[in-house]
Amino acid sequence: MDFYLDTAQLEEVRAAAAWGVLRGVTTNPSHMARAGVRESEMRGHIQELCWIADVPISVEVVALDADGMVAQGLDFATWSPHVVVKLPTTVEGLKAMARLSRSEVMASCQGCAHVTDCPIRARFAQQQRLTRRPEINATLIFTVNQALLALAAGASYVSPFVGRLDAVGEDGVALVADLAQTLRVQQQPGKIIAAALRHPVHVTAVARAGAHIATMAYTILTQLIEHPLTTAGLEAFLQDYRRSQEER
Ligand SMILES: O=C[C@H](O)COP(=O)(O)O
Repeated sequence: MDFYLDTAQLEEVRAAAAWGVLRGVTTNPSHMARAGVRESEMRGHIQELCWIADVPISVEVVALDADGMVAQGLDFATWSPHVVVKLPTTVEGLKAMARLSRSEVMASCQGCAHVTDCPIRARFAQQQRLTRRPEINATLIFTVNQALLALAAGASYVSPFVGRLDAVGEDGVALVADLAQTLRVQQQPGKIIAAALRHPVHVTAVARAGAHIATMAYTILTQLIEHPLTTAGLEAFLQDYRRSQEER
């Protein structure tokens, strides 16, 4: 399972990228608002995230109608080859997914401060993939049927919101398991991004359930690596080592 960060905070992405385990970032309008990013600053902010992490970055539209979503998605997709367009799983969202997934865009990286000497852009050019079909992350998924429709419309990723289902008395991990099993039976390509995770137990549970990706807050990622016995064990090893050096 791949680990993604669910944030728009540059420092959190920088810290997680340094661990060597970060495979993607998911943002949404709430994350952008919390990071203090205005609409006019979005492109620069997303390009900075791409530069820091060199991984796929989901960027969510705010339009509610298909025409508006397509226009925003086409714009986002030109910001970097790493941009994945995030669309809500509604009727208008499905229409936009179908249109966007069949369109072609130039990933020009226009306006990026790092456009010269950028490894992402160089790699992309080397692969002679100067035009591409935008990848789509279908968000706000709460049922298997919503996910199947999004995949049929052309989404590459589907994002079930685990913690939000738990919060209303349903079982978010069971949805992930059901969805993973359904995709296996149907031999349906598409990746499950388990989202809205609330704690480390969710992360283990969605991995067992078959999620391809878990996206989480930076605080949850840090919780995954910490254990008091690891800290105490390391301290004991170092004490023994120092003592053995003093005895010589
Ligand atoms: O946009 C996707 C997020 O994973 C939603 O998470 P949230 O419920 O913590 O806002």
